[in-house]
Amino acid sequence: MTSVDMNYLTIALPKGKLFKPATDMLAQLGYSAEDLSENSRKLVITNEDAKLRFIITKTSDLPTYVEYGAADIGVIGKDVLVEDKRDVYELIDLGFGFCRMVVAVPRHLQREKLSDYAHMRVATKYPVIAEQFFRDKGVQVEFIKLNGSIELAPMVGLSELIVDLVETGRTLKENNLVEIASVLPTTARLIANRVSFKMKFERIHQLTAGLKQQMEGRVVK
Ligand SMILES: Nc1ncnc2c1ncn2[C@@H]1O[C@H](COP(=O)(O)OP(=O)(O)OP(=O)(O)O)[C@@H](O)[C@H]1O
Ligand SMILES: O=P(O)(O)OC[C@H]1O[C@H](OP(=O)(O)OP(=O)(O)O)[C@H](O)[C@@H]1O
Repeated sequence: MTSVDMNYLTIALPKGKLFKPATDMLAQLGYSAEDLSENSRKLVITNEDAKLRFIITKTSDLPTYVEYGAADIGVIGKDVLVEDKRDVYELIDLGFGFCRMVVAVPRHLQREKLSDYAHMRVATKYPVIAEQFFRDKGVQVEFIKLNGSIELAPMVGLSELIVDLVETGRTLKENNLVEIASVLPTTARLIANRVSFKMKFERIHQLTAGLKQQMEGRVVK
């Protein structure tokens, strides 16, 4: 376990879709730093005056940094938290990054009920969540782990089904896929390292209180 540095509050932010809304929300409360932008290639950004440090991680790795205490807190999608099952505290739902995890299939393969898909292949970036879903439904399928562009798999015969995130529905539509079941709704969450949460309670509490008030429409500086 990495030791907790009491001098700084270290915030982990994921590259990608959650970066901008997360930094915007934090900046409104004064949690920002020079060079903290989507265009920067810096991975550790420090604000000495505010005793703040930001670290920029790959999305799927973020809970690992928080679990080991390399970051005190972090912003990450619920989907990643459920998939990765890291030992961290989930503090608040930040109310952005909303999308849904669904099961989808090419229109021409659509069947009446989920059990009609037994023994077919499911491509997904989320094998843990997908397995749990099909196990709960009592439908035996085979899983193929992919890392992106999941919608491609059924179009080229790699799998019949996919489990993936949907936001606007545009990717499903443009690839002739239809949603057949809903797996999990997801939004961005604030998470904390268990030791940091106790040792830096005041700082973390101040931030979470500010974020909650911001979400209620009352910005506190
Ligand atoms: N349209 C969307 N598609 C996927 N994820 C979304 C979408 N909208 C919001 N999210 C949320 O944003 C998170 C990050 O998504 P993003 O696509 O940036 O990362 P990623 O593709 O998992 O990362 P990487 O590109 O490093 O593999 C997701 O885990 C999810 O919680
Ligand atoms: O419903 P929509 O608004 O079309 O968004 C959903 C798409 O966005 C995500 O992909 P992303 O852009 O993150 O690329 P990836 O598949 O390579 O992860 C997700 O995996 C879907 O493919």
